[in-house]
Amino acid sequence: MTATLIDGTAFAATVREKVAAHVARLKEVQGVTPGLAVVLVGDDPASEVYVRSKGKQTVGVGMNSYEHRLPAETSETELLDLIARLNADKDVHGILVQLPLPSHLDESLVINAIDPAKDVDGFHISNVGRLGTGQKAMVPCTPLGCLMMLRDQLGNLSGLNAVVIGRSNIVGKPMAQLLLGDSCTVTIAHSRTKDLPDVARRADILVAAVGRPNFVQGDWIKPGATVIDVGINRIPAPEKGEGKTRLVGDVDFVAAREVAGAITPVPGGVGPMTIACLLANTLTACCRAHGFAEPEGLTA
Ligand SMILES: Nc1nc(=O)c2c([nH]1)NC[C@@H]1CN(c3ccc(C(=O)N[C@@H](CCC(=O)O)C(=O)O)cc3)C=[N+]21
Repeated sequence: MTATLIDGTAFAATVREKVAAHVARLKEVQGVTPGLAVVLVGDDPASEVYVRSKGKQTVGVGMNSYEHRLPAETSETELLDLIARLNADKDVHGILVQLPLPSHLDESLVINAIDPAKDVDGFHISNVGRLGTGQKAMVPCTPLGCLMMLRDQLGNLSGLNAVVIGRSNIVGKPMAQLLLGDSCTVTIAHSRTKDLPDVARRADILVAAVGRPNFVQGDWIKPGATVIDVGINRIPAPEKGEGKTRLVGDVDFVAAREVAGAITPVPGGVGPMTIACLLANTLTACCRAHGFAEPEGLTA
């Protein structure tokens, strides 16, 4: 059996359509336009690409996009001043500080300076705590996108065995919380997990977020399982020509698709959903700020 492909690019387009329709209504009925501020410190070329793509998609769904590009040598005080201004700005409903920050800046300090209501990444300590205690939170975009794809694919997740490989604050831990929220039996596995292939083989839902190319092998997968590949790894691709590269996930896709029931590809899986969920979160933040009804199907 060959697995169903979960088309993240197509799914992200439907999420953006929902967001755009809701934004159009907000503008017409309430006279409010959601706004997203993206802050990029330094000039990492990969970050440049994401920030440009986010800006374009933000405008594409009818929202306002505010980009702040600061030099790599920006001081912590300068960055905190900008965040304070964005926190106070009524036209800004979402704030994203692109990570990683240059090493002289304290990431937790900076993230926790964002107004939690505007923290569309869901990285603020208050949102982390809210998610963990089942209170209304801003939910990190990548896990939210994964949850949307899983619900779409499987319907009800209740009682399923979910194994998350990876324990990062931005993917593994919040993903586990969301799966628990949907009543899965959740295991968080990682590099020190004993008998990892056996643990993975118990999963009805397997989420791979380890950041190692082709780490998860085909024989780690339970036949029929749903596999979500969060990895985005750039590896050399000499077959495309000298010095060329290609993107691969954390899962050996060719082997896994022969075993899994459904699987996300890389590229075209989780990545596009991450940006779509950023737009969804910005809309949600705007609705909450104004006391408007929240968009349906776009939150956890
Ligand atoms: N505060 C913060 N929040 C983030 O959400 C955040 C961040 N910092 N720093 C960088 C990472 C990376 N990230 C991606 C988003 C979309 C794709 C994406 O759409 N990828 C395409 C491929 C793009 C390509 O071809 O390079 C895909 O998977 O199909 C990838 C990576 C968000 N990040």
